Amino acid sequence: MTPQEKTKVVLLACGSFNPITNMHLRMFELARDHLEDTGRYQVVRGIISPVGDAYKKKGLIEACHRVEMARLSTENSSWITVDDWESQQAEWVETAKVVRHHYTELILAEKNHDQVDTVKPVKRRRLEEIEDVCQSSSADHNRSDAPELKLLCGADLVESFDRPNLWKPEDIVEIVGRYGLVCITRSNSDAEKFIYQSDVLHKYRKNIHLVKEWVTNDVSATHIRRALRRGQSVRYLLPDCVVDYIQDQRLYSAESEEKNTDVILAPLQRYTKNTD
Ligand SMILES: Nc1ncnc2c1ncn2[C@@H]1O[C@H](COP(=O)(O)OP(=O)(O)OP(=O)(O)O)[C@@H](O)[C@H]1O
Ligand SMILES: NC(=O)c1ccc[n+]([C@@H]2O[C@H](COP(=O)(O)O)[C@@H](O)[C@H]2O)c1
Ligand SMILES: [Zn+2]
Repeated sequence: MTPQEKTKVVLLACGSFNPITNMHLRMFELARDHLEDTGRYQVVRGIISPVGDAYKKKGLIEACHRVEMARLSTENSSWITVDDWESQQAEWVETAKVVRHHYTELILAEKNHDQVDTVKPVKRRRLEEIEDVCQSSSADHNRSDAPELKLLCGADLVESFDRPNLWKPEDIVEIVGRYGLVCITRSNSDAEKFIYQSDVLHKYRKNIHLVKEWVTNDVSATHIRRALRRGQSVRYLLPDCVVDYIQDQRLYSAESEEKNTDVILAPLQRYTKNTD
């Protein structure tokens, strides 16, 4: 297959990134190697999209800090970028909507002959122009010259598809059936079994790329926040520039971990039926 014949892929990772860790960045490298090893894909760009404050997860610090840490840690990457559109929305945005938003941006960039494989964020579009593209994007999705957009995540995110009132079934169908998923294995998760046991994931299994991480790395943002609260070192678990930023801004304390303690996570609030 010549490089021109390969399908261009953009990877989108959604999450709290509270804070971003080396493993979040590794996910992109692992996914790119895996897709390009098939000989069918050329991964042209990675996008990190930190969730907005309205997600209301316990211990979630302000989006401006989470976005800035992600920006600092990708400064030296030639292909991974950070996008703050999701984090700037007043309400929490469903992941399917975030995927749709970025796909629309890619199609618009394509139409305007912008380079998708640059680290420069795509220019903000006029609302009407975006809505226009939304109407016609199902046809566009099959165009061979348009890049594909795939959601990049860890196995725990896929396993959360099963949690009552967390995901709308039609959103899962849209994300997996229409766009596709690249899932990195994670300790304590059995993604392969989960996909086998789920009728919808099994149906769209050809759109799911499961990437086995042999050098398992159990680092999590929860672990990092805990270590920081205890005054322990987190160096080498996240980029030095992020460690420095956390110190300079005095982020992550016992107090910040209490944020949203008595608040229900936004998707649960939105989807739990009121039985009163
Ligand atoms: N060690 C890891 N291995 C595989 N995937 C990971 C790992 N850490 C995070 N991810 C994935 O990165 C994405 C963003 O995750 P998130 O921001 O929740 O990070 P986290 O480290 O799990 O944080 P927290 O502990 O706060 O839940 C998710 O898709 C998650 O599955
Ligand atoms: N229904 C949905 O679209 C839905 C539900 C739960 C989490 N999510 C997203 O998954 C990510 C999960 O991040 P955390 O693992 O940090 O909670 C966030 O980006 C969040 O917006 C989406
Ligand atoms: Zn997590």
